[in-house]
Amino acid sequence: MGSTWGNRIKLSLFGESHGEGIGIVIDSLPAGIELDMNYIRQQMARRAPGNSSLATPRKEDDEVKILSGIFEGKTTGAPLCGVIYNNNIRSKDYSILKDTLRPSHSDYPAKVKYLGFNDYRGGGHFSGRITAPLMFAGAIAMQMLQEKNIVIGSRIKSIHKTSDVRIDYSNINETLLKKLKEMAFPTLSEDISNAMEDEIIYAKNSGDSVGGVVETYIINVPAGLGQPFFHSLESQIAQIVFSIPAVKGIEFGEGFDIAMCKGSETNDPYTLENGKIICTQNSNGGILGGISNSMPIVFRTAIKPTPSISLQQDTVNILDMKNTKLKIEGRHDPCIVPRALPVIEAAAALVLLDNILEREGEVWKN
Ligand SMILES: Cc1cc2nc3c(=O)[nH]c(=O)nc-3n(C[C@H](O)[C@H](O)[C@H](O)COP(=O)(O)O)c2cc1C
Ligand SMILES: C=C(O[C@@H]1CC(C(=O)O)=C[C@@H](OP(=O)(O)O)[C@H]1O)C(=O)O
Repeated sequence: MGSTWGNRIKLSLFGESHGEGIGIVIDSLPAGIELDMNYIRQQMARRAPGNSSLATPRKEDDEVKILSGIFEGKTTGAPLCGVIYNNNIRSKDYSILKDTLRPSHSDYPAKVKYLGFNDYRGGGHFSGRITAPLMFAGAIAMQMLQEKNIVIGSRIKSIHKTSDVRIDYSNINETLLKKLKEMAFPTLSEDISNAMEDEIIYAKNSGDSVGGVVETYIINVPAGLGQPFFHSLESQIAQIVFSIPAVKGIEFGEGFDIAMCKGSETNDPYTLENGKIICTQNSNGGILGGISNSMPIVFRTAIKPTPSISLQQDTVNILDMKNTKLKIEGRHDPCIVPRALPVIEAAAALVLLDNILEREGEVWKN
């Protein structure tokens, strides 16, 4: 399993959900960065398990122990290694899953690919838990991007069949993004937020799960990040976002709906505003030709319903090679969306940081 990512900075994720711990090695982070641990903890708490009645009851503090790469409070430029110990493991929930395949989880393909040697407990290295160290790296990236005034925020666009109100993609501002970031369940409409939470609670009480869509906005991105052909900004963002477990789709700007429009409706007109070229609408979501055009980057991520549900499901016992029924017990998220939202922001921050470092070189200028 290769869990490395990046071009300028390089990340290497390690660990399993029910092993000793999980963590990350970050290579080529510029020297001299003072990590704001309060900010990083705050960001990681947005994702941490066990923090709400809408989430898995497995409570972990997700405190990162930094083993290397920091001296006298600042990055040294050497690989930065952060470890998060697993403190609340209940592996007995998984004894039935050793040979009985969970529909929609990684169990079957992982068993085939790794010849049954993979750690299946808690999903092992496939677990959503592995997004905790990604969140750590992303929080560092977000802290650095803030110095360049780049702000990332998201809202829950929909949960199951309940959708939030529409927003003008050309008019997203810092105040809105900061407000969304402070909300535990960020939506534009408070009434709709309550209805979405009800959807999750209803699914949970029925032994079921629901999915949804996260909409992410990035503002103050300079024009010129990303490059054709295979390193388009869209493909870079899509690649890392698709690496987050349970992600099933991503679309930029008007996304799939753009295919139903006419060019006259979706060509984003240019105009001059205080000597700066801007678009008066943003159907393309801030990226043209694979390169940022300084308009807000807008993308939506579809998250599937949590695979592990307690309703009875049809499956196969791979040891006996017999059809069987499965009722999963354990501590699962009835909906992954609220916990995946900050991870998507973290992933996008890493892409932007990587591109800025590529353009500006190794020395961090703010
Ligand atoms: C933050 C987060 C939490 C998750 N929580 C659960 C969970 O409690 N139970 C579960 O079955 N899957 C959960 N998942 C999803 C599985 O890890 C994922 O569906 C599985 O690894 C298979 O990968 P795939 O859905 O991308 O194909 C979670 C994912 C994330 C990102
Ligand atoms: C622990 C986390 O989420 C876990 C992600 C997960 C999965 O299958 O992805 C399954 C559950 O694991 P367990 O059965 O060990 O409680 C979640 O609790 C986390 O995100 O930090």
